[in-house]
Amino acid sequence: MKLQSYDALKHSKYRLSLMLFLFLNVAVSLFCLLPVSGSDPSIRSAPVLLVAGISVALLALCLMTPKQKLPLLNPVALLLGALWAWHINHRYHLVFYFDGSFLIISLLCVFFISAIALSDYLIAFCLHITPPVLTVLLLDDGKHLMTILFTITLPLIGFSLHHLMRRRFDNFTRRLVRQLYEEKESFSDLSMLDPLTGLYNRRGLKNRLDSILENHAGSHFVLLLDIDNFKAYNDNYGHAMGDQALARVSVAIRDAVRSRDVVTRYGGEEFLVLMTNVNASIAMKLAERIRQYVVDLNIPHRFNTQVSTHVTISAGIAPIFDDDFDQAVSNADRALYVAKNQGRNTILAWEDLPRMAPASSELV
Ligand SMILES: Nc1nc2c(ncn2[C@@H]2O[C@H](COP(=O)(O)OP(=O)(O)OP(=O)(O)O)[C@@H](O)[C@H]2O)c(=O)[nH]1
Repeated sequence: MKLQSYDALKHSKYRLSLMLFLFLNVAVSLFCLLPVSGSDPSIRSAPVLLVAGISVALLALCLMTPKQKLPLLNPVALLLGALWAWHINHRYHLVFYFDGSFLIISLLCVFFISAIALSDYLIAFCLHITPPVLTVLLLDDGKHLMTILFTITLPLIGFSLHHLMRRRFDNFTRRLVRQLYEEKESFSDLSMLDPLTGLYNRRGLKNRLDSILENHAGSHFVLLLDIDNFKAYNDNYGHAMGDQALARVSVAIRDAVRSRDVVTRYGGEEFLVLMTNVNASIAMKLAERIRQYVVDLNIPHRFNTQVSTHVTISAGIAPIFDDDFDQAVSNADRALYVAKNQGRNTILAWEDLPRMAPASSELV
């Protein structure tokens, strides 16, 4: 799950809470509008009609325009709370009640709505219940103070604790989602890099290649490089020294090319450089610079017979035609094959090959 989808989830929860809150206000207000046996219909109070009307209108708005910005829960809660307070005050003065039961029942109705719909939104919860609570306390004039306080305090404490726990849980989930997402990103990055050299591996190259061929019209070149007589180096100096030589050659290649060129460890001791937006002569100059940088490393290699006393590389270079990368690699491989045959420590361009160059790409 991404952070955005977690936020979308929270938004949809907010939307559902708002709609449930409006629905409960409609239901309770309709209940209050029901004619009680023997009561005068004129006591149907205007605020209840307003609660029903506003709630139905907002509910319809939410249902009909799901993509629109939602009305804010807090102002809506305060408005409807104030209307409920008005209703309680209005009705209290119209009907004579012997005890405080009307006030308590009215409070419970308001708490019922808030408790069910606003349990995760403490501020909206408080804004909704505050006007009715203050009205009831004023109307009661202290006669049932303890009962009213008990009715108010218990749910308030409960909801405050629930809200605190919920917030902690939400923050924890958010942190967890972010952490998982970051780890996924870094694993994905790591899976594209070769651990020994830090260069791109084939997967990383494929990833870069797709975006390069998509976004950069222009001429691109493939340069395929191979360390000369590396088997002899390994056999005589040991595999660990071989690894060190590979890492140093990688750095030399990286240093020799431009930052926009993609350097890849293509195989064991084989490297591929994807040169972007470059012409043939600059591509050749960059390849020559790589060859020279590797020679300048001065890594002793007494078994690089007939070539040098140091580690050297050979390379083949070929342009990419019609975005056909595989064909360019195959052409560069043929040029590399010929370069090896011509004595190694050499760079050859595919275009300079005799047209009848051997098709086999097996290195000598
Ligand atoms: N140390 C080390 N050696 C490797 C690694 N990957 C491949 N090699 C070695 O690279 C050598 C490649 O040898 P060959 O393919 O015979 O080619 P070569 O000896 O370089 O000869 P030419 O390419 O013809 O110049 C093998 O001995 C592999 O074991 C690696 O990660 N570390």
